[in-house]
Amino acid sequence: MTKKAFITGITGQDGSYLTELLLEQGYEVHGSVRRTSTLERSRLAHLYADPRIYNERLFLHYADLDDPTTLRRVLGRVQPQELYHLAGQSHVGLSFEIPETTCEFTAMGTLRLLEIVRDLPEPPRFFHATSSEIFGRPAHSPQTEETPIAPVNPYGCAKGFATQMVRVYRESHGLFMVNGILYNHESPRRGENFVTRKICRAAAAIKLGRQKELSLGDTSAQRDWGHARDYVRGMWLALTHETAGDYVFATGKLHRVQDVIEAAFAAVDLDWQAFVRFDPHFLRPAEPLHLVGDPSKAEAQLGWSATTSFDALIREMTDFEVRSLSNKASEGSA
Ligand SMILES: C[C@H]1O[C@H](OP(=O)(O)OP(=O)(O)OC[C@H]2O[C@@H](n3cnc4c(=O)[nH]c(N)nc43)[C@H](O)[C@@H]2O)[C@@H](O)[C@@H](O)C1=O
Repeated sequence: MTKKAFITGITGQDGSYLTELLLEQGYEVHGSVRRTSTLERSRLAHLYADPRIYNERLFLHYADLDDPTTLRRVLGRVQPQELYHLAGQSHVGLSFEIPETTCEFTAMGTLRLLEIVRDLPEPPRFFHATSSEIFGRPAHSPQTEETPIAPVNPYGCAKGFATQMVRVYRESHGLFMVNGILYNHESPRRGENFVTRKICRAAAAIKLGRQKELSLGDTSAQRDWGHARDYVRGMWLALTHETAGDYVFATGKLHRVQDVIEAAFAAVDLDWQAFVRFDPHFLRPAEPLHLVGDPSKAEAQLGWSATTSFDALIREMTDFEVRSLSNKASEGSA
């Protein structure tokens, strides 16, 4: 029998890579999408275009985390064996501006979904995409699945609540529930207001004469950056493992925002110093410290590892931007 998976946040970076992986593995894939005035589904466009896939093995449903009635109905109808919960307000800086929206979707939205799963006649296995941001100012580095939750921003608080709730539902209701504690993971499909994509895109645009300079906040900030494709493989490995638990998915290596700048500008043969400006608008009221993960448990139990180096990641992202901006220019002149 064909396995069915359901993905919240299917139109995002991780949702699109996960959809590809699950289709390759023979799944029927369902996802929830929000109604918006403009269709933001570009990351799935290549799958839409294939008549053997769209509405044959890939199905989209209008439903959202603030509408549990619809979610309940859709999940009851689809009856997936696996549910990957990736949706939520995921921008940390923005979470200081819209803390209520962030908690409504990221914290309460997750709880609503857990309640629906608990009531389903055959509850699916549940994967929650949580975040290194739950650790904020961590007691130790690198962090593990046992590191105490200590967030420093509204997004981290919302994720911390949802992470702990997933543990409660696993332990108290005996449901198969996994927290994937995901460190920063990037790709050419990353949203444009996250720092890696912003920098790689700017380096390419400056090279092509489309942009004059790049304004950034704290370039000394450090993160553990990996490739999104590796992290969605971890999600699937965790949910198909014989037992449920929490897993850190990380590279174990820290880099500075400054390292991203230098790698991206080097990839287009430009001297970054001529173009990068500081703008206090992009500073955050608080920065987490030393968020670097120890993926030993995922490596030992799931056979998972991060396969893409930092330099290869930034090179792939910058090359992609050069190609796509050049294609747009030639389309415009055709
Ligand atoms: C694991 C975690 O990963 C992501 O959250 P994030 O780490 O906040 O990602 P980011 O790319 O927005 O910032 C990285 C760093 O870069 C600094 N930075 C400097 N200048 C700019 C700047 O101009 N823009 C941005 N966005 N950041 C800047 C900024 O202050 C921060 O220190 C999300 O996926 C989140 O959902 C998640 O779970």
